[in-house]
Amino acid sequence: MEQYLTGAAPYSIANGVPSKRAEPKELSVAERVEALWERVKKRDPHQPEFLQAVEEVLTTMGAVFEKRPELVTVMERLCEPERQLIFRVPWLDDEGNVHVNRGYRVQFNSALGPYKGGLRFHPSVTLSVIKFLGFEQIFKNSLTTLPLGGGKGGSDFDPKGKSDNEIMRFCQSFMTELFRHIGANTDVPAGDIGVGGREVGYMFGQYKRLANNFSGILTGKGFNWGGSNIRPEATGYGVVYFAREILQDAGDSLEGKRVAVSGSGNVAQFTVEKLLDLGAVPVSMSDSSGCVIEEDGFTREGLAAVMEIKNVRRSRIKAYLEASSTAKFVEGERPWKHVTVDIAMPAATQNELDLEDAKALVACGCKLVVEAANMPSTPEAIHYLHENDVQFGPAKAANAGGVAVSGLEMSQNSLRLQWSREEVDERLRGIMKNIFASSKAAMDEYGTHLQGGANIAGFLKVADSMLAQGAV
Ligand SMILES: NC(=O)C1=CN([C@@H]2O[C@H](COP(=O)(O)OP(=O)(O)OC[C@H]3O[C@@H](n4cnc5c(N)ncnc54)[C@H](OP(=O)(O)O)[C@@H]3O)[C@@H](O)[C@H]2O)C=CC1
Ligand SMILES: O=C(O)CCC(=O)C(=O)O
Repeated sequence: MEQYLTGAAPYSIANGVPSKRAEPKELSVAERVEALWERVKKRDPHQPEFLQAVEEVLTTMGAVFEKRPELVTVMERLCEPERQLIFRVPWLDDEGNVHVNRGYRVQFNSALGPYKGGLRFHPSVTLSVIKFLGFEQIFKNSLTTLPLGGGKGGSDFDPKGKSDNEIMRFCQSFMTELFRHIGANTDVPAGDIGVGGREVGYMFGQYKRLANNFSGILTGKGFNWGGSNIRPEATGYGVVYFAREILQDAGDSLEGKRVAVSGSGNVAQFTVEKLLDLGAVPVSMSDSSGCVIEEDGFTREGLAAVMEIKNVRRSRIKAYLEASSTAKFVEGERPWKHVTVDIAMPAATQNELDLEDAKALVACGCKLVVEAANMPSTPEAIHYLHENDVQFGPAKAANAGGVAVSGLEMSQNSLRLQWSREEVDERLRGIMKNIFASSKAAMDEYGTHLQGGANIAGFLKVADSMLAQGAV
């Protein structure tokens, strides 16, 4: 065990004089994990989102560390990104004024493949947010079974209210720095909040111009220039496929289930679309200004109206009231306290479902929460849901369909081929089924819940690969 003891080196320097230390006592596995956690906190005390993500994983790993204590030090390595890039992004607005934003790319872990993960453009972006997303991406990408490392990036740039030309100039400036750090076999970014097909296009164009190289350095590309069928739909579709696996395993189905969805961006839109395909009744959508409730469920026409408002007009969700005589808008609120549902699917952002929301969902009879966004539920909410026998589908597993189809886009780019919608969709369904199966197998083996099972299944593959590759 001595090689796994953590703590200070065998010699300390007091007043410049080396002195032999007392033999360190052998620590239990639990004490070593606690010490690891203390060091992670001490290293980055001002990164609350990142620490929340690490703590969530650590609290589910006890049985793994007891069985394989050598993995504690691997976990400590895994908590430290391989590389963190922070850079200046200057850009010109339409009036000729210069603005400066901060750009990030955290290349977290490359044990399984090139760094892979989206770019987020939102004013709330900090290094802590990018690190939490990058950390979660490692486990998620591992669960897909595709050869993908974990990374994430973005900027505190706010796309709201900006013209197309301003967005283009910002994206070009962002890529002017990022291009030297990415590559089809190095790091392959994609979209996330505030980054969709338009932004990926502007960044891809700038990369190509700078590098004189047409290759798969981004995913989420347009179909005509190397994109994959189903990538825009993949995260939302995958969430619903994952929910279906959970329900089928319990002898149930989505048919007729009332579902609360939050958000109205890419993930929310295609979550609602697939819910409609499978006979469920999506009753809410939202944005940062409030939520819309459709008591009898959104229709396909209603969803088309939301897509037009958010993707074409780039307006606020309240505008949906113009398209529906039955909808109710609740200003400044998330949907959870305003619905009676069987299932909740948070699809907007982190920590959007807290303890009070969880209580409201339990009180209304909700039996399943499937996380479509990244880390949307607070730890207190998750605990309460578990305590009250609500099934819980964790984000790392449930929303992995997006990055999975990104992985398939990379495969198609390598092959210089494009698969049909049906072929990609079938592979996506297979991957989601497999993620549920491997998470459930780990859950059963280690006596935990699905959240723990997903963390464990994702971690073991990365950890064994890191061990095999040495202390790098
Ligand atoms: N795109 C993808 O493939 C994947 C995305 N995810 C995760 O899914 C979630 C949604 O991403 P995506 O749909 O792509 O992003 P979009 O930018 O397309 O949509 C984001 C939605 O969330 C809302 N939102 C964002 N921030 C907040 C906030 N602070 N409070 C309330 N609402 C907010 C937005 O409202 P508003 O318009 O008012 O800003 C918008 O409705 C994120 O957590 C993302 O990390 C996970 C896996 C893959
Ligand atoms: O498709 C990708 O590479 C990234 C998707 C993503 O950002 C995520 O899974 O959170």
